Amino acid sequence: MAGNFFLVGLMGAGKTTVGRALARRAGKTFYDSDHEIEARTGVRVATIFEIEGEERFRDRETSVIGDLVKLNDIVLATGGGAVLRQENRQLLRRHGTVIYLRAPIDDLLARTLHDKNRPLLQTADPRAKLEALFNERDPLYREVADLVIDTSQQNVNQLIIDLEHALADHLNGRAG
Ligand SMILES: Nc1ncnc2c1ncn2[C@@H]1O[C@H](COP(=O)(O)OP(=O)(O)O)[C@@H](O)[C@H]1O
Ligand SMILES: O=C(O)C1=C[C@@H](OP(=O)(O)O)[C@@H](O)[C@H](O)C1
Ligand SMILES: [Mg+2]
Repeated sequence: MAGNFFLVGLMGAGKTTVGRALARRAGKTFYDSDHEIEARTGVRVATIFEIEGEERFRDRETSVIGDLVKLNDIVLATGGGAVLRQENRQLLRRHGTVIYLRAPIDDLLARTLHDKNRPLLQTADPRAKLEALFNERDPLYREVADLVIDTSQQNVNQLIIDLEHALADHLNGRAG
């Protein structure tokens, strides 16, 4: 399948995990915007939030996304907040096929509970935070996405197969 694939969705949706597996099967190069930011700065995402704050992290994220979308034949897992900036949404729409990975809050919570590198969820009530983020961002994920894929009740291997079929249908539809 030709072109770039960009994954969006909330924390715990599986963007990093699914993106890496999809890239391997599709013979594309995998990137993750958070990993790229960590490689460029030499520190973890949580440390950037702590020292510089969220807005400066968002500047770094836009810069990394702007560089990566220019590449060809990549799969890019974005961070959950990448869609907040219109500039990022335009970059993603222009340079590839955007896939929104969607899952119920319960699943997102279970998948992120023990990971300390998601600063936005280090609160007394991570469920309430995820619900608020869902309400704010679901319209933005939908706006930017070519495809919406439900990841609940799905193991990653089955998900990749379903995703490949959905992508092939989408790309064929567009070509025809
Ligand atoms: N479909 C899935 N079913 C069960 N667990 C999943 C699924 N997708 C991802 N995970 C697990 O959830 C956690 C968060 O996944 P990750 O890929 O880091 O999400 P994101 O990058 O969207 O925040 C990881 O431990 C991953 O193994
Ligand atoms: O939703 C967000 O605003 C964020 C999601 C994280 O990425 P994942 O969605 O891969 O966890 C990471 O970019 C940062 O902690 C902020
Ligand atoms: Mg990720």
